[in-house]
Amino acid sequence: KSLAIVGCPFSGGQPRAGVDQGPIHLIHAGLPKQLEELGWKVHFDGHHQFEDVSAAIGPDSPIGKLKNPRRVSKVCEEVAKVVGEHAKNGQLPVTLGGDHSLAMGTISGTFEKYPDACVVWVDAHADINTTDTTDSGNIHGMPVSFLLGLGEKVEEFKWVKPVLKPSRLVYIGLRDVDAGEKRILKENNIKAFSMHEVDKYGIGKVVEMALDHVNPNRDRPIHLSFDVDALDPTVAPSTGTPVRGGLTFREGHYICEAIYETGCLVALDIMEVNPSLRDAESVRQTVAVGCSLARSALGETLL
Ligand SMILES: N[C@](CCCC[B-](O)(O)O)(CCN1CCC(O)CC1)C(=O)O
Ligand SMILES: [Mn+2]
Ligand SMILES: [Mn+2]
Ligand SMILES: [Mn+2]
Repeated sequence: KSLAIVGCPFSGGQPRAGVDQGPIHLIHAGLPKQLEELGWKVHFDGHHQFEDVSAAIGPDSPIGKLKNPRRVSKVCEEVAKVVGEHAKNGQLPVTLGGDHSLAMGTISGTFEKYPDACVVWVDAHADINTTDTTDSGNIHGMPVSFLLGLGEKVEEFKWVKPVLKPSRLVYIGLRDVDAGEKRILKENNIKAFSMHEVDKYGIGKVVEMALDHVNPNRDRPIHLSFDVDALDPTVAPSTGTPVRGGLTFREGHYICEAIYETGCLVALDIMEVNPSLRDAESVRQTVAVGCSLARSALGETLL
């Protein structure tokens, strides 16, 4: 079994400097070796991992409210190619962010090889704002709407195909959803297990219900997109949009372990680690959690 680490040093989907340094911190914490020790053949071609593919873009004035639109689009299109290529080569893409706008690219890439895949989106946020509903214009709050083909088309993003269907998407960990996003979730009948459901049913039942919804026979490829801000800020402090009342360390890891156990995982994103936020100990802790979530999703067990 082989995997490819795709480092994406990108911060254009949101305003806080530093999240582009997420990949290098996860790598320097030893993630590639840790994954090899789990028995994976690790493909990690440093060359295109850390050059900032968006550097070549000229001035990038807003389009409507959207910030850095050309940069985000270009980088995500590149990521889609790289992830799609690795998936086609039989290498499970492990994308390290970088902000969550990158998931526009990773999920597009996954669906090139696995058109019948489903997406488990672990996040405090729904990331489903459209050009109309976004209040911040930060595109890391929007990737899901593009992947579903919702809202007005934006010329710069015409490469994004509506590969994702509402019935193939499920959320775990939501607790900061904008009014417009709540409307979109309802209108599209999108299944979401917020922190309220996690409290009510426990994480074991929530993951079972989430998978029953998108993958009832456990025979569909799963793309797990994990935003570390799904975890409580005491667990993953160094992230751009922390929200109190999040998943415990164990709840986060349980999701990853349970998804690995299905044998259906085909792609993983570990997003929004920002090593320039908070003190050194918080950074170390957040990076360590990012690495351990990845290990759990890729076969590390407690016994
Ligand atoms: N929904 C937000 C946050 C997106 C977070 C993206 B991530 O990838 O980290 O999940 C928040 C919008 N708005 C910010 C100000 C608040 O007062 C109200 C919510 C947005 O900017 O669209
Ligand atoms: Mn490569
Ligand atoms: Mn997110
Ligand atoms: Mn988030």
